[in-house]
Amino acid sequence: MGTWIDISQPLDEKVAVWPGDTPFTYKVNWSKEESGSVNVGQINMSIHTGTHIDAPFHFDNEGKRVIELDLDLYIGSARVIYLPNYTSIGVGEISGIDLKGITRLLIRTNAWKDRRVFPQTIPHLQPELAAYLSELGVRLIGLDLPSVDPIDSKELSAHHELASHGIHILEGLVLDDILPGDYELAALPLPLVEADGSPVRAVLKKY
Ligand SMILES: Nc1ccccc1C(=O)C[C@H](N)C(=O)O
Ligand SMILES: [Zn+2]
Ligand SMILES: [Zn+2]
Repeated sequence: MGTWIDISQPLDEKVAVWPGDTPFTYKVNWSKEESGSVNVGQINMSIHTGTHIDAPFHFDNEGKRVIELDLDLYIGSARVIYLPNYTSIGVGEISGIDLKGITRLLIRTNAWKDRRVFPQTIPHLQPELAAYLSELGVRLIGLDLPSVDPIDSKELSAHHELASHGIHILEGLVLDDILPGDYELAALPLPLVEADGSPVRAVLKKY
């Protein structure tokens, strides 16, 4: 086994934010000079910034909140596949790849070139991929993109189809240097009781 590779976006003011959503800020809210002992920081951000997971509550009022999600989704073996140059990814694009026994699937598209700028268009997942992947046993799908649906989508068909097939979503990965293959993944959400998603520190280790 190799060493852990960070596949998360750094969180600072330069991180790209969904258009119109809350900018990322960090500040020392109580300085060492003021408190007499410690610097105490404060962050303000949209949950859907950088590398994060979506809880079903993000797109379904009745859906699970972060605290209810199964931790096994976010730790364990994962297969990375490379699918560059597609405008959308469906069964046709993926069916040539052997995914037998895969629980966690990470798709490197390389389509989000400059991560400091929010992309105007991205390759999206075709909703019918959800049934196909769940049949294979996939329970987590991760991408190097800010969404699994088109940026301007209001229906969020891929989000809904994935959720209804028991597949959870990990977005905003950094897979630039990751070769296709099998890895150990850890991308745990924070124990946010009510939240619709969570930032994660996503890491991979080559088997
Ligand atoms: N942050 C937002 C602000 C406004 C509207 C949508 C969003 C999203 O993040 C939705 C997206 N489909 C997502 O992948 O989670
Ligand atoms: Zn999201
Ligand atoms: Zn999403």
